[in-house]
Amino acid sequence: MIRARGLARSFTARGRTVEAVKGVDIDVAEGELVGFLGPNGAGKTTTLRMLTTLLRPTAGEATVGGCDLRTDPLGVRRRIGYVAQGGGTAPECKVLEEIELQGRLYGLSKTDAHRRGAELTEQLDLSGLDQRLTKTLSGGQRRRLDIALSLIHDPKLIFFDEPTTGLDPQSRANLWEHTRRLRSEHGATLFLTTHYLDEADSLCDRILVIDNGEIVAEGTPDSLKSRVSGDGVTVGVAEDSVSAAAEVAGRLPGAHEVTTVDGAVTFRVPRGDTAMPDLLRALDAAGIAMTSIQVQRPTLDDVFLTLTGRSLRDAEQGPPAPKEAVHVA
Ligand SMILES: Nc1ncnc2c1ncn2[C@@H]1O[C@H](COP(=O)(O)OP(=O)(O)OP(=O)(O)O)[C@@H](O)[C@H]1O
Repeated sequence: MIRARGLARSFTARGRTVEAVKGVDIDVAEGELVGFLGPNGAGKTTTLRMLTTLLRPTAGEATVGGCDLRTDPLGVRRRIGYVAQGGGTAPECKVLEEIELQGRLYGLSKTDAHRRGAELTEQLDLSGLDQRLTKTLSGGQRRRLDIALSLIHDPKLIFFDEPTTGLDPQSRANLWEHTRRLRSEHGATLFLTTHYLDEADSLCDRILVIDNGEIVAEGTPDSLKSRVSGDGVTVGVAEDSVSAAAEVAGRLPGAHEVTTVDGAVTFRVPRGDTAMPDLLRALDAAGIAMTSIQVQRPTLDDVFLTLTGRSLRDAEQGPPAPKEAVHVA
């Protein structure tokens, strides 16, 4: 469904060039639900805008839905749905009107646009809201309307840019369910960007991790997590026993990455559960009283940390680089 090779895009603003995307290769097969995960400013939206023909690549090539991005952008547009980050609904328009208008823009007759509007409002749980002004919808409802608009021409490949940003946990879970259904009930292929680790983990079959305009890892959530060497263990002890506890932990078979933080020792071992009895015995023998213990399976954040030396959460804290619109294709 998607095949991109060396896709790159740079922006030049006031004599300064930003290489937003530095030559990425992307393959997405029919029926896959693929996540594009990375911190703010990593290059996710720029990649998505190139794949959806909204931005001309500075280098590289791609076919999307079987059509060449450069030579047949119209073919690409006919075959894809795109749910942009900010959405695109007119505030003073009614829900059903908005969907029907979209249908007319895609060349449907008035009757077909009406029929399709009714289908989509039902599919996306918007039926009772079809006469409401879009500005009165909640964040989750507006997101579902954005999805309805992107589905008007029944595309088999759908791009989502940060589908659940700004939504409360319940609306996020609801949107994940709708996203899954697009695949299970309509056979759609989905490509979504996200900076939420849990979203990528629970929703996607496969994840591409992007950082600084480059894909740094790719695989199923489980295969990515298996790259992190072992489980994380955090042992709480009294302040004055921290360094002694760190020595004890460091002597466990396979223990590595031993660090100390206020009143706790953290380290990794190949299997947290089997290391526990040894650790408890060794602490006891050294006369160290333990106040708490936690074992954590690797998370996607650990994967990002292993790959880039930064936590995705920390990477999120920094302000994104300013966006200055220049030389947009
Ligand atoms: N029109 C533009 N002009 C100049 N720089 C831009 C432009 N669009 C994006 N950039 C820069 O390109 C880089 C990648 O931005 P992009 O929006 O693709 O990141 P992102 O991963 O989607 O981030 P976010 O999660 O915040 O949307 C950033 O440094 C950004 O400031």
